[in-house]
Amino acid sequence: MRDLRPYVKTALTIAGSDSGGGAGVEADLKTFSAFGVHGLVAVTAVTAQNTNSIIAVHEVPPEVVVKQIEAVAEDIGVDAAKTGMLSNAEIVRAVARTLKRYDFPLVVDPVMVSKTGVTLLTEGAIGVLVDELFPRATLVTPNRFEAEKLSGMTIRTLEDARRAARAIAEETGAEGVIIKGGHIEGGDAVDVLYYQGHFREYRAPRVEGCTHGTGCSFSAAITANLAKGLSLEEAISLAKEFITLGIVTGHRIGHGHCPVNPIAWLEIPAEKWRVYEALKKAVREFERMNPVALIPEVGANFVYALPKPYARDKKDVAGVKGRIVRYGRSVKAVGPVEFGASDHLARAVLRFMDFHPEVRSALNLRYSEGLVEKAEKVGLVVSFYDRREEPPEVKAREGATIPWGIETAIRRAGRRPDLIYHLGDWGKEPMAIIFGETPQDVLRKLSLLLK
Ligand SMILES: Cc1ncc(COP(=O)(O)OP(=O)(O)O)c(N)n1
Ligand SMILES: Cc1nc(C(=O)O)sc1CCOP(=O)(O)O
Repeated sequence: MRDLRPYVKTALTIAGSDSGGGAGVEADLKTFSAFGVHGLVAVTAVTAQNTNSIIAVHEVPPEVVVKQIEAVAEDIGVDAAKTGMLSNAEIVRAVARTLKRYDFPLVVDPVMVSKTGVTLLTEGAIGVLVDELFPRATLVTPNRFEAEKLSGMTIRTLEDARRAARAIAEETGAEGVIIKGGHIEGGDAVDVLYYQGHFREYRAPRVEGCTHGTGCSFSAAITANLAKGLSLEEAISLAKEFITLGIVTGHRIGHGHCPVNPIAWLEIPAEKWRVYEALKKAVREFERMNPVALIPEVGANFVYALPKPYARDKKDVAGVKGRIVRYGRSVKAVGPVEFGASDHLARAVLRFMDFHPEVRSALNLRYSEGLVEKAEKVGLVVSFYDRREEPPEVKAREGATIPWGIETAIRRAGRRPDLIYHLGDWGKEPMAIIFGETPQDVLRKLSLLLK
């Protein structure tokens, strides 16, 4: 018989399906994958849902929910499980009865109402959840409103959250209770954990972004890390970091509450590696091309940004540390390729991406009339900006000139430019920048200029 268990951990979600892919089992499975855990599913209800509303709910018969749990537990095995939308008292009762037969860690997300205001657990089922499932729970993860309902207390401050977390744990027999701070006022979003008689706080900056499915993804991240054998406190720490990133990088889709992005956790490091490797290769190729006459006095840089929505500031753009310079008769990168190594070109490419997100790479060259003429002759789209036209309020803002210039040049061209130049200013060298989708695309345009 195959024995994969030592190599891959498994996590089970017992929850509803969200056709919009933002919450429920869809969010849970993405989260499990993001942490390298194999996801298992017992669907409790099918919802016709989007970012605006829940249009219809079809509940799965309790015995079919139980069969799903048994099917995976008995063949594949479960290292940790979570519950989400349980919909009605019969499903809660059946799930609680079944889970008592297994001893894996269990995270209970007491989902009651969706962000769009639709009931996801009947009023009558709340008592059953508390009496029959909470005593089996390693952790219960209510938000402020769910915790108010469960404890009968009003929660406004962290002190209120501490009192409520302790009361819920002591009255229900749950081993741990974490009250999420998303809806509790304050500069930071602070989650309050009560576990085995102790309190702990988890703090992260309150960020703007996409929040549909945050409760589901947060509890799934804790579950995945419990499946991997982390302690509860380590699992929550990672889940907090993960969910903050997921909110900031959420995809702005739909017209209502946009969904959190669980895959950012996996995708950002993967994209960073791709960007780093591609740029390193292109910088070596640029050195081999050796265009000594095109290196500006201040040096050249060659940059490549992460894709949107991950490219937000200069630390998301790779460049050459110390730039690329003329060294005798050759062109040499001074330092290695690093994220955050460019300032000017990073700002240029980030602004360019606001208009053309697919254009993620740039290289600056010494400006000359000849270079611009050649670019036009070989069919590149050329545009420019004039630093003397820069509005005083832009000039007064540190770092605003280049983004303003790039925007001005793109608007002037009326289409996607391949090369943007400016003629300099007092103490500022004239410059030409080639833009492309990838560093190879930039080198292709450069080779047209070198022909
Ligand atoms: C099927 C399903 N399960 C859970 C929810 C709740 O999602 P949401 O309303 O975004 O709230 P949090 O997951 O962030 O607590 C749902 N809408 N659908
Ligand atoms: C100094 C400078 N000015 C440029 C301009 O376009 O005006 S490009 C450039 C060189 C690259 O700088 P970095 O290493 O900060 O990206």
